[in-house]
Amino acid sequence: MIEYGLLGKSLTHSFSKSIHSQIDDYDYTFIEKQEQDAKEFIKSREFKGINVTMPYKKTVLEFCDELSNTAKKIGCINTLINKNGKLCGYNTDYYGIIRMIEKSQIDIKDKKVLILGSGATSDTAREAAEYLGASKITFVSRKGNIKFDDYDKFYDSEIIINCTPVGMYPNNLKILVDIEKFNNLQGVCDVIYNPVKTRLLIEAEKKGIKTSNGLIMLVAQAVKAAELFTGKKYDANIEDKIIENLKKNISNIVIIGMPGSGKTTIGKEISKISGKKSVDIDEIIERETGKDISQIFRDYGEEYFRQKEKEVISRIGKENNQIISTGGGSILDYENYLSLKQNSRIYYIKRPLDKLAVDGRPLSSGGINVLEKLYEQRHSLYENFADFEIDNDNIERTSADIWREFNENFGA
Ligand SMILES: Nc1ncnc2c1ncn2[C@@H]1O[C@H](COP(=O)(O)OP(=O)(O)OP(=O)(O)O)[C@@H](O)[C@H]1O
Ligand SMILES: O=C(O)C1=C[C@@H](O)[C@@H](O)[C@H](O)C1
Ligand SMILES: [Mg+2]
Repeated sequence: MIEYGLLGKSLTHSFSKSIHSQIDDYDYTFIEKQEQDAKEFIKSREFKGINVTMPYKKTVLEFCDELSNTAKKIGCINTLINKNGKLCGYNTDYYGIIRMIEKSQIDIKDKKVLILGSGATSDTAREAAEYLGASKITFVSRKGNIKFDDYDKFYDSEIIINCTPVGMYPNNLKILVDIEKFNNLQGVCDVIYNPVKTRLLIEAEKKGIKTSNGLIMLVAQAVKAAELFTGKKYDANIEDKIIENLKKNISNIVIIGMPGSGKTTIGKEISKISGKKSVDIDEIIERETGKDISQIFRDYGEEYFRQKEKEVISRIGKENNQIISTGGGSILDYENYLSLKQNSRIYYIKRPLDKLAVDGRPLSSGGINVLEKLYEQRHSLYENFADFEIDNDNIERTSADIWREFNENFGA
């Protein structure tokens, strides 16, 4: 008999095991099953309580002996409790979505809300938006009445809630709408939690719009589910603690800066103090091409190098819990910004031009004048990319300061 767990078709992406282990001391198992086996498992009642995720949140309804009012109204469940053989269904995602909106201080009252998608989570978001007093709720989706192609009729929307998996790992950086077109936008929520920030959120944030990702929702629905599992009431700040822990663990530290300013050296040093894995974009390019950076520039030219750099940054930026040292020119491409920003806090390290290392660096050779020109072209790009700027006057001290700053801000 399983104590507690999560039932779904594919669970490799889920953080639920880690979250539940931080809430209380019970066994929480991943139960990955195809549809027929999932139904058999529920009929067997061989569990005390489970969460249910995609694509079974509606499938499970027919096996419930009782539904909470919210679950009944929304028409899907994510928590199933076995009360002496009787299966009772609840929807704690509803509570999670409300927490996500409230914690990000997005005010939905009397606002026009656009919900992307028409699955179980969209139904839950609709109920939450109604509860919070939205004046108008519109769904756009692939299958519903209003298709994505027609979303231009809703450019006056004030709040967007993405309930589709578009932009979720491994299809990072995909986006359904053009944020620029919405002139009255005040808040954007995305139920996706991997990456930490989807392109939708990065672009909204850049415009100064309030945003929230799906981590808050995920943790809040888990705490509510745990209360149903154990009958206990958990401390109000448990959500914040778990969110902080998760964010610190999954977030990367990205280091940008002029060629030869110490990015690789500092990346390796922070890796030592943090336990996060160190990766260096230039080293990966060298390994994969079998040539060093100056050979690549000489044999194939800068354009080839930039293309390869973009490809490596796109691949590495999707992953978690790393220290990523970049090459000095990574900031020349906006797509690199999106790839790096989605899971990371970005640090711009600065070092006086006359102290920059130049050996083996094709764009830095030619003396101080060349470096000055390069700096003129790039320094505002470094500043635009960066979440934090720091002088590198001492490798150990700079590394320790970056690690401290990262922890104070909980990562990405
Ligand atoms: N604060 C510092 N004091 C003294 N030497 C330093 C300092 N920071 C970096 N260095 C030295 O500068 C050299 C260049 O460092 P590193 O290779 O880490 O730079 P980088 O920014 O990764 O360069 P690139 O842009 O080519 O990738 C190394 O020899 C490193 O030891
Ligand atoms: O990805 C996950 O781990 C989950 C996602 C949501 O469906 C939740 O409703 C579920 O409880 C857990
Ligand atoms: Mg380097």
